[in-house]
Amino acid sequence: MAKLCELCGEHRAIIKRPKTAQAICKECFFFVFETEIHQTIVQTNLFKRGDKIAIGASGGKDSTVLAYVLKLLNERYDYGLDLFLLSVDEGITGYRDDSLETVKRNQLQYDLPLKIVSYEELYGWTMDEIVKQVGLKNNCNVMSTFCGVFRRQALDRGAALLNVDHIVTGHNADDVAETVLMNILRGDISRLGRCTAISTCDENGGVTVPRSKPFKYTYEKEIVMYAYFKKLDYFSTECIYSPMAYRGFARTYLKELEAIRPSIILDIIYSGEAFEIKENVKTPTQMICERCGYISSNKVCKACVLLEGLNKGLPMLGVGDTKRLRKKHASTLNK
Ligand SMILES: Nc1ncnc2c1ncn2[C@@H]1O[C@H](COP(=O)(O)OP(=O)(O)OP(=O)(O)O)[C@@H](O)[C@H]1O
Repeated sequence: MAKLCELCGEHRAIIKRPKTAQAICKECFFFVFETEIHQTIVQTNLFKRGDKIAIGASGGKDSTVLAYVLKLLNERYDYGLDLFLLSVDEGITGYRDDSLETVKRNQLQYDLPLKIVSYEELYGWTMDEIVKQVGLKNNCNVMSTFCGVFRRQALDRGAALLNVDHIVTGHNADDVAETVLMNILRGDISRLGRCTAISTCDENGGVTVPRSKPFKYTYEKEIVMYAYFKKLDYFSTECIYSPMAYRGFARTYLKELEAIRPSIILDIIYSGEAFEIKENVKTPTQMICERCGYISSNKVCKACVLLEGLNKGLPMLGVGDTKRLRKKHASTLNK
């Protein structure tokens, strides 16, 4: 006889929930998935009524589910939020151009306004041109530095153009647990102290808007399941420039642990939250970049250093251990 749902006891159980191992029906899965995200939003006071929220939309599964669920919860619980889709076009042929087509369809499917900002218009360089300049052999860390630093700032700039109060991204529980592991493994205590926060904001009253992860406690496997059962339209190809060497190891390790003990993802996040960072641990002082006016932990922000390196034919400037390189090229940079 078919097993009945452990939650409603009425319908046939067709899903084994990755987070709890419960056998449940599709409708109960939708309900618990959505309700847990609603509880995270309410318990952390993530938004205020009337807030303008930009959803960082890449067209991938996480941000597509985020846009769908936030719209649904906003209507179901009357949050009173004004939602927008915000996409960054890094200029990656055969990847971002295709995923942006998905976002454009999502814009119509969910009836949400969309703003696209591009590396080309903001920095004068597409990611394809940066790769050509840097050389693919310098791949993973170099590419993730350019991609990560420019994308972060591009989202801030897009948010400023839209005049929004808040940016949300599709970072999920697996991403947070991986980051906790990575920070422990490389002894980055200051980042360890910050990486489990659901929201990061600029305490100095600078130009960046708060950025949050409503999926902080949502398992990646459940996001994929939700997208699948809801038949959501998303783009599933991996970025051609993203080997993610170090994070990749943490991800594989975490997946192996999860196979033995599914609660490991939440356990790592809870451990991360419980760490108390000693007062004498050096944390970066936030200031405003003297060139572009965006938030920085140095006088000149990383995006400006990277950009200057590119424009001066020194693309490795600002990547990895930069102190030595920056010193070496200080005279060039100051010209
Ligand atoms: N090009 C982009 N434009 C806007 N937001 C982005 C972009 N790339 C990433 N983001 C935001 O950052 C989050 C994490 O991005 P990451 O590159 O780790 O992709 P991911 O985990 O595969 O997420 P997704 O499935 O949404 O692509 C995304 O969920 C999205 O909210």
